[in-house]
Amino acid sequence: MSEHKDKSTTPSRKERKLLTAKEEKKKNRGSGKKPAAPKRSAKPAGGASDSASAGSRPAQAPGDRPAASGAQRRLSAAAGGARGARGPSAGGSRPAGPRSAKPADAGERLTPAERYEKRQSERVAGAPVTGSTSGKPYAGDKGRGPTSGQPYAGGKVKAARTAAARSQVQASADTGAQGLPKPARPHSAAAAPGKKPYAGAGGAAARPAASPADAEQVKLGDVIVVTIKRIGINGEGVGYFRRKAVFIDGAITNEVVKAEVLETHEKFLKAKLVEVEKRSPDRVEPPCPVFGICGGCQIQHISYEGQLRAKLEIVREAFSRYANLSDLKIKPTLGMDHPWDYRNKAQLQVERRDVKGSKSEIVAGLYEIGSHEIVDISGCPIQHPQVNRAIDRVKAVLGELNIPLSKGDSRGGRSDIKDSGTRKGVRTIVVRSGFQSGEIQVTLVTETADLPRQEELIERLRLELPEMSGLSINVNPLKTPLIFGERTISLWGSEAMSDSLGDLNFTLSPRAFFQLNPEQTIKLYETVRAAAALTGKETVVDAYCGTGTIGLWLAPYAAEVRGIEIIPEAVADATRNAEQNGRDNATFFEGEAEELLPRWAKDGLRPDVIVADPPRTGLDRKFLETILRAKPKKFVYVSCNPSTLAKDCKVLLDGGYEIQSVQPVDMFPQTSQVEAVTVLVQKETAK
Ligand SMILES: C[S@@+](CC[C@H](N)C(=O)[O-])C[C@H]1O[C@@H](n2cnc3c(N)ncnc32)[C@H](O)[C@@H]1O
Repeated sequence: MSEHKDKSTTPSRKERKLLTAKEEKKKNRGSGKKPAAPKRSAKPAGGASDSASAGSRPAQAPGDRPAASGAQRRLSAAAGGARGARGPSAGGSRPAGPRSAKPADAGERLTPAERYEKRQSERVAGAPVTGSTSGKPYAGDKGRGPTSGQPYAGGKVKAARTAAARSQVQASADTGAQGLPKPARPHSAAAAPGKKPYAGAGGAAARPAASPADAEQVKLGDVIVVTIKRIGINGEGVGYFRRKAVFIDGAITNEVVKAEVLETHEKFLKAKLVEVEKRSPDRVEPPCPVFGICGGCQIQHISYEGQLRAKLEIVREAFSRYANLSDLKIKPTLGMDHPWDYRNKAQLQVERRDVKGSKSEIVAGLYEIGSHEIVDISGCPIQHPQVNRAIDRVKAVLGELNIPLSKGDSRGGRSDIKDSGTRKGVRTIVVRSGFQSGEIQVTLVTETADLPRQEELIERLRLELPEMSGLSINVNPLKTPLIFGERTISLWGSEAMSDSLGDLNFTLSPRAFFQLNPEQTIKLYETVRAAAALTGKETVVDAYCGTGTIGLWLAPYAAEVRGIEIIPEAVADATRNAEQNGRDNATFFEGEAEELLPRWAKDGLRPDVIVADPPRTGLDRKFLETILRAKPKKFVYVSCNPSTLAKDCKVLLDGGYEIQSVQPVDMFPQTSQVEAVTVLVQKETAK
């Protein structure tokens, strides 16, 4: 049962202070924006509801791309190996900027594939290996910053770009190298003009494998044979050479592979896949033409069944490593029937690019791994088609109206491209789609509030994108990895869009978090509900509540729900969402979970159940200590980072809790990310 609900537990005025729509409107009036049009009513699903949604994109570790010759790259890209280890990102948002230092070749006019190849050959030629050469332990498990990722790939990638990627697949098919997938569809020979058939990965595959007696004797460039034991948290194959861990992108559990050593560290080696000697039955051809270039999806080369098994193993490994629980029972990962087209949101960097002999064009995409160059991901196969279409329309309108962008041609294009590269310009296009409502929310992130030609922009976008329910500018003057700045100005339509999950309707401001994969979100929340096993008498805290979605899902089964969220607009949305769904036992508070929960506990609140769904960084120590002091009967931990999950659980296990169940849920198919719902209860003896 829950505790005292005396006045001292009532939130302070400051806590209650929400940035209401009214206040926001007032602020915006000052900035000269038009008042928002009346909110549209939700439309029927319109066929979009069968696809799911979202996933965060992993952050890339700087300079961690494997080295190899062009031929090696072709081979390994086809085998899914041309990617560096990447850490995941937080909250489903991909950082606005590249996470690695600008490479020396960034100014050259090369395609991503060419530039990648160049870097590879430089490394093989003995160029210093970038990235972690400090001998520090493998950083991939450390829960890197935010990321939202969208891999790419559909039909519209620029021909030259896709040709390069396709040629990788073609080259691998030409080699007959054992174990590599045959292309599922024919690749035109013209796609790779002048490319010779694969000739042994620059000699690496043909070279005899090195077999030094000791892992310490392994040198850069050595080719070693490794049996892959598991998939790592960044989607890489993990094996051992003379008992030293080896991380090999593109290798799959139980495969025996030849790999060329790229980095040697005290505790691990990084190596590049050059040949699969024994192939996994889970190996498939990655369908996306920019797989291995854009970096959004890490495990497209693994069958979906294989991905679900790999994700379970990632969770198991984390608990074993960080919580000393090697025989923890983990339920099979809950997957999707159609693990594509699922993301409901895209956040794409945008630039105006010079096209030889013609007008400039607008490119929107993700930063190529290890570079400042944007990879065009139009047609991305994990984005919902409605999102892809909306991005295309927005690009077309920006181009047609010659709206300035904050970035010129990242490949060092013409300086005479009008209006390119200005602070007044658009930096990022954010499109969110309501799978049930059919609405599209468009937000343009700019560095200053004075984006020119706003009236024309509104008019053209309304015409081109009739399903657009609201258009906003978000002003972010800072060069940080975060996409959004703190100020959002509504230019037209609703300040917040609506969508629904099950029978709940939600209002979503541009900056507010909403799960990216709606189909899987319902499974996730149902898992939480079943785990909480509420009887109607409990006080529940929904920490890190976003727009209140989990709390509102649980509210009909609880006596009281209190949500905590740091983003003011999300708290305002959550409050509105409680009202519009008639959940009058749910209240939402603005603040940091690690500040508010201890304060409430100090004031006497004793929640029966605490649910926490933090960003990838996991739970703050103060929050964990408060759980141990407040002693809820149940703690339901929804986590998108198995490493921080296991580390946080260890603190609770040491403090008198035990794990009742762990249910991985695949929110982000084709990526190495995995969500898990872990239920902790007080040990009998600790009660
Ligand atoms: C992974 S999202 C989960 C949101 C929500 N539970 C859902 O399912 O949509 C994490 C949320 O935590 C919020 N957040 C981040 N740091 C926080 C903190 N220190 N205290 C409270 N909320 C925080 C973010 O703004 C985001 O809305």
